[in-house]
Amino acid sequence: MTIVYIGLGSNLDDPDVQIEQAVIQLGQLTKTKFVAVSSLYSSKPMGPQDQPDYMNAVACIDTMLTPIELLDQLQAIELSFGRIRKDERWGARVLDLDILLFGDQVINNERLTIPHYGMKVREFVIYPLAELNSNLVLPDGTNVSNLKIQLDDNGLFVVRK
Ligand SMILES: CC1(C)Nc2nc(N)[nH]c(=O)c2N=C1O
Repeated sequence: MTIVYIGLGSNLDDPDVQIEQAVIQLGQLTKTKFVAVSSLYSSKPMGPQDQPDYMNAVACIDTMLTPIELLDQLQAIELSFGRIRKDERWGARVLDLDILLFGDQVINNERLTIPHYGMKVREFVIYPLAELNSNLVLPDGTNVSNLKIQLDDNGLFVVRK
C-alpha cells in the first residue's frame, strides 16, 4: 500500500458540492482505502482572474493501484463530473483531481509528473496538505510546514472544517 495525496479543486457549478461528491468517489476507488480529507478552503484563482474563486481541499488515500491506474480512475471521475479534458488551460473547471504525492516516488513521463509540478507555490495545496500532515517531507527533502510558513495565504480561508 502507498500513501497518496490528491488535490481537489472546483470553481463551477456549486464547487463545494462538487468537492464533497468527489470525496465520496475517492472513497470508492478500487484497491484503495480512504484515509482523510482536509477542511474545505476558498481561494483566489491562480492564473486568469476572470473566473470565480475556487474551492480546494486535499485528500489522503492508501492504495494498491499503480500511479497510472490511479490517474486513469481520477480522470474517469473528472469526466463523470462533466470535466472536458480539452478545458481551456488554467480556465474555470467543474472538477480537478491532481495527484500531488505518490509515496516518495518521483515520476516524470508523458502522462504523469509527480510530485505535482506547481504544488510548492500553491497556498491552496500547501495549506490543506499541512493540515493533513504537518510533518510531511517531500521527496526532495522539503518540509511542508516550512513551505507553508514561506507562502502568503493569498486570501485563502476555511469554508468548512
Ligand atoms: C487554473 C488553476 C491553475 N488555478 C487554480 N487556482 C486556485 N485557487 N485553485 C485551483 O485549484 C486552481 N487550479 C488551476 O488549474
